[in-house]
Amino acid sequence: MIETSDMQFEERMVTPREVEEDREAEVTLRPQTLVEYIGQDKVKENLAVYIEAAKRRGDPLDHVLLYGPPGLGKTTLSSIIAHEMGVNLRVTTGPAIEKAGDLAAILTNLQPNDVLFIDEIHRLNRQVEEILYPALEDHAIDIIMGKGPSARSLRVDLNPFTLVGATTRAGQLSSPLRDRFGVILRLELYTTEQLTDIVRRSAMLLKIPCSIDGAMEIAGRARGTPRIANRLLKRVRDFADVMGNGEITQEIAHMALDRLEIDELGLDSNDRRMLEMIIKGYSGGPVGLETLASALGEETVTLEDVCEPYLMQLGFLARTPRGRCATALAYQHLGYQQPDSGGGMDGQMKFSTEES
Ligand SMILES: Nc1ncnc2c1ncn2[C@@H]1O[C@H](COP(=O)(O)OP(=O)(O)OP(=O)(O)O)[C@@H](O)[C@H]1O
Ligand SMILES: [Mg+2]
Repeated sequence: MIETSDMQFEERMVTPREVEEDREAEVTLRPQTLVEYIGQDKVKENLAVYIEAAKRRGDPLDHVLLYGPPGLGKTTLSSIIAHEMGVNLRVTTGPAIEKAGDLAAILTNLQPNDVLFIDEIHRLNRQVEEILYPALEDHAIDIIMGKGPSARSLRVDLNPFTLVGATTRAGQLSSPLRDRFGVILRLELYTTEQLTDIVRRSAMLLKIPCSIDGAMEIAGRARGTPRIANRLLKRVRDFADVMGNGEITQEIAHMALDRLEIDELGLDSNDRRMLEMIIKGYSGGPVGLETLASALGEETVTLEDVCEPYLMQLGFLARTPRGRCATALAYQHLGYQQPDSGGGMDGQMKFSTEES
């Protein structure tokens, strides 16, 4: 039995962030072509055109910025881009590139039209980011040789390449960097139907017998996120093996997910704790993000990246200029009576995107 109630956000079953266990199946499950990539239709259609055009001209694809909540397929999409372009993929992350020289070494080793993927690109440091500007615009970098008055700058030409940057929030990128991306694509949370297809595809690849309603049951609780869907599939398989005949049916999936304390909407105890804090601690809000995070003993980024996108998609949480509010739907789902005046906001506020 897996205990989830006392876990911190990072260890929870439904974290959209990558955990060690996800990595093993990653190689098998990652789609390699745009056709295999399920959902995100607008993104796919546009990318297909840009890739085809670049290939016909023999040019690298324009620099691409992918943004959206974790676990939606940004890393996957970058490898698909490289695959479809027929070039190499070089993968790194913003925090891993510490010095300007580290990035220079990566850039000078790229072959013509290669794809360089920088995950968490909003976390690049200043000096490193500055090396990137001329690289993106002129395919060249300026290396400073020597120190003090005798220092001189040496321009080194690079092979043309495509930068694919990924970030959870495009707003955190400096504007000079953001302006250098020709293609900016936003990934959206997936629908239950799309996630059902993803679960069925993964089950097939992992050779797990899984009925359509079994897949739907898992998809409905996966918070719009393929990474979570794949993880739940593996956990539910354990229950199917031990308590059933190995096949994932709707009944087995339902029972297993209940045991994992993930409710019919995909909320776990941490989501409920956050909503309850707003409802009971702050009469439904508005409450500032910082205040809420410290009341819950969590980091603000965790609440913003991990909890809020899904709670907002469900229409349970509204962001207003004065802070977060629980909606009438949230009161209903958690079984609380909403106060008549003053308390939470109603469901129609759910599309507000203003920051607190
Ligand atoms: N459109 C899709 N179709 C099928 N499987 C998908 C799709 N998108 C993602 N996946 C699966 O979901 C998992 C997570 O995807 P990926 O690692 O690309 O997410 P990510 O957006 O890069 O996340 P992070 O922001 O945490 O880096 C992968 O195992 C991949 O196989
Ligand atoms: Mg990733």
